[in-house]
Amino acid sequence: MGMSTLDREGHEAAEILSRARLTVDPALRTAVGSLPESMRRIAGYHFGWLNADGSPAYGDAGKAIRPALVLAAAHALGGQPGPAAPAAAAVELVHNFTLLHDDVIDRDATRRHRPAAWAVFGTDDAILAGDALQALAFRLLTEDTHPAANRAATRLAECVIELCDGQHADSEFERRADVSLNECLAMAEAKTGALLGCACALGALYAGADDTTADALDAFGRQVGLAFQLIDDLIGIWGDAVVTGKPVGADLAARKKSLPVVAALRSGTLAGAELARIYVGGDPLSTDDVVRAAEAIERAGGRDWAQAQACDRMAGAIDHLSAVVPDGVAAGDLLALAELVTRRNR
Ligand SMILES: CC(C)=CCC/C(C)=C/CC/C(C)=C/COP(=O)(O)OP(=O)(O)O
Repeated sequence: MGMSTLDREGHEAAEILSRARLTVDPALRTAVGSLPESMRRIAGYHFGWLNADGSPAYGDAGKAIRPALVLAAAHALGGQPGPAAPAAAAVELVHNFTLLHDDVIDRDATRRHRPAAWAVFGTDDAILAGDALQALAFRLLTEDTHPAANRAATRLAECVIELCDGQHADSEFERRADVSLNECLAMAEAKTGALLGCACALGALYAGADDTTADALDAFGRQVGLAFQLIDDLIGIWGDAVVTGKPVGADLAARKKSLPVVAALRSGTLAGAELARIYVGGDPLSTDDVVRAAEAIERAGGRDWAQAQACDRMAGAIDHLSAVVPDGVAAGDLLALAELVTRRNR
């Protein structure tokens, strides 16, 4: 029996991701390898290259979606992957810096099927390792002789500031009962969309595109990023822990105001009111209450809303892209990655 279209697309996206991993890994390993032993140990553990005792490991370094977007955007605008590799590595370093810090902020003890770095090395050292990764990202760009490197560094810096603002809003929303859906969408765009947008913009710049074209690629990536966060929130509630490498239901247990949750709370339904009652209080939700909360979100329409929003964002993303990228095969990788985002289960 032949492969269905979806299987074929999934296969293609998996290949694009593994190609991106192969392209950025040497730059990542060289950068991390240049760190002093103290930081190298923690960063190496976080990337899955080392065990906690410093011995070699073959762990999960992540899906490489952001570097793949850098390379695919460069390709879509007529560039080659090689010259864009430092930009792809810089974006992946920033992503991993935010993961190290995010796990500390959220006290999430599991990351990529293993104890999070802070749970192994302590919060202070995990924060420092995150800082070191961010510094490596900017060093890669400032040492790069590509004509776009300077503008790329400026865009990445603006992006990091936006990520911080988004993460701040995320934490603030935990303490507020009146978060609107628009506030929540804006938070997700800043926390997650900004870096996917920046990845696409950097790819465009490294292909020699002007700032207007890079802005359009940024807008494309942001919409893909919003879809990515919507799906991330859905996986966090209804995903499979074995596949995601993170405990399912942790966001609900921590009473997080993820997008499906806010959609349900704001739905004006009885199920939404039931969820609001479950969400009152300070302690983590019990396992029973996590199950009840997930059911209430579903009955209130939060699950369907998030899925539909993710599809809408994908359509919006493609509109941004078709405004600047000529038709043809060059945009195929970008589209396959965007598709993957809405179909992923990890
Ligand atoms: C400044 C600061 C701390 C900001 C935090 C921003 C933050 C952590 C946003 C969450 C983004 C997200 C869904 C990451 C998972 O990416 P992924 O599934 O692609 O991860 P992978 O690399 O493991 O595949």
